[in-house]
Parts: sequence; structure tokens; C-alpha cells
Amino acid sequence: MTDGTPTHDESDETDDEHDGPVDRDQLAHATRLLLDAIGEDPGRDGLVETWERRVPAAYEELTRGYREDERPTMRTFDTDADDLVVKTGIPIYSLCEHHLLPFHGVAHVAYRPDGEVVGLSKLARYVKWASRKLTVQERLTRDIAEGLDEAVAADAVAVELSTTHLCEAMRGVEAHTTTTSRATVGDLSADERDRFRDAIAAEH
Ligand SMILES: Nc1nc2c(ncn2[C@@H]2O[C@H](COP(=O)(O)OP(=O)(O)OP(=O)(O)O)[C@@H](O)[C@H]2O)c(=O)[nH]1
Ligand SMILES: [Zn+2]
Repeated sequence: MTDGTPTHDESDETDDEHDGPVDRDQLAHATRLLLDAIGEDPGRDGLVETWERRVPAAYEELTRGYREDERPTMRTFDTDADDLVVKTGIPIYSLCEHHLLPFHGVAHVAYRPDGEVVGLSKLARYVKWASRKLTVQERLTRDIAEGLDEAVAADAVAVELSTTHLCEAMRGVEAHTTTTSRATVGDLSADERDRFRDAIAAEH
């Protein structure tokens, strides 16, 4: 007897479960089922390529963050400088793990170098890669802070995300709000915290 719920062998589940290519055939199959389930006709002209090609390709792109081989190379340069590096206004798009709907906004990052600085574009590349997965905002904020700390061998890192969740805006409570989260690794001085806050304020 089955209630129609797909079963799978949980013993196969590991932390590295997603660390491989997506299964495009399975994505196509699942999308077709979804279209069926909402009463759509997967065979109609406008939808055939949707489930066959577009949605699988989109999910492959939107889940790149699971794949370590797509982690950006963080080119660093030796430096004597130990002044805080602040980068604000990095666009961020991710997917909430509760509703599979996007949350999006901006990320701000700051780090105090310890002998090396990273190429500026790499900060935005890292944020983009890290956000391409199913997550919640607080965990993503911490993941970015810890990931950058490791990649840049920084003395201290701070990350702030300011986002809107479509699961709140276009369904459920239907409230278009802003959620701000912050994570730090190491200690920023009071001066550095002020600089980070002022840079974020100047962005708005
Ligand atoms: N803390 C946190 N909550 C999130 C995030 N994304 C979505 N949520 C919330 O996760 C909660 C899930 O609550 P549930 O009651 O299980 O789900 P639901 O019945 O769909 O709840 P509603 O969204 O209130 O309709 C909701 O309150 C969402 O707003 C996130 O990134 N961080
Ligand atoms: Zn959600």
C-alpha cells in the first residue's frame, strides 16, 4: 500500500548529498508532476519546454551553492594593510527552505586583513555562490561570514544581509517587509563597527 508519497533510502543521505550535478531528468519529471498537480496541462505549447528544459536548467543554476567545484577561487594579494575593507550593496538572491520561494536584497561585508587582501570582485562572487541553495537567512549570513573568514584568512569578518522574503510578501501574511541579519567572526573594534554601520547607511 502506498499513499503516493515517494520513498527513498534514508541510509543514502549524507552531508555531501547535494555535492554533485543536479539530476535534470528527475527535475523535469518533478516539474511535470507539479504542473499536473496545480491543474495545468504540461502538454500545452507554452509549457512543454518549461518542464523539459527551462525549470531544470534554472534549478541547476539556483542551487550552484551546493557544489564545491563551483566555489569561486578567492585570489588574494599580500598586503601590509590591516585597515578594515568594507564592501556594501552586493545584490543577493537565495531560496527559503520553507517555501522554495526567493528572498532577495543586499549583502554588506567587512573584513580586517591579516597579511592578505582578496580581489574585490571575489567578495560578490562568494556571496552569490553561497546564496545559491535552500537556506534560511540567519544561516546564510553565518555561512558567508565563516566562509569568507576561511577564504581570506581574515582577522575579523562581519556580514549583514537586508532582504525581502517573497514567502512573506506574495503569500501568507502578504507583508512586504525587510529582514536584517548580522554575523561576525572575530572581534571588530568599536571604530570598525561604526565604519561598517556608516558605510551601510551611506548605501541607502
Ligand atoms: N527565521 C527565519 N524564518 C523564515 C525564513 N524564511 C521563511 N521563514 C519563516 O518560516 C516560517 C515557517 O512557518 P510555518 O508555520 O512552518 O509555515 P507556514 O504555515 O507557511 O507559515 P506562514 O508563512 O506564516 O504562512 C514562517 O514564519 C516564515 O516567515 C528565514 O530565512 N528565517
Ligand atoms: Zn519561506
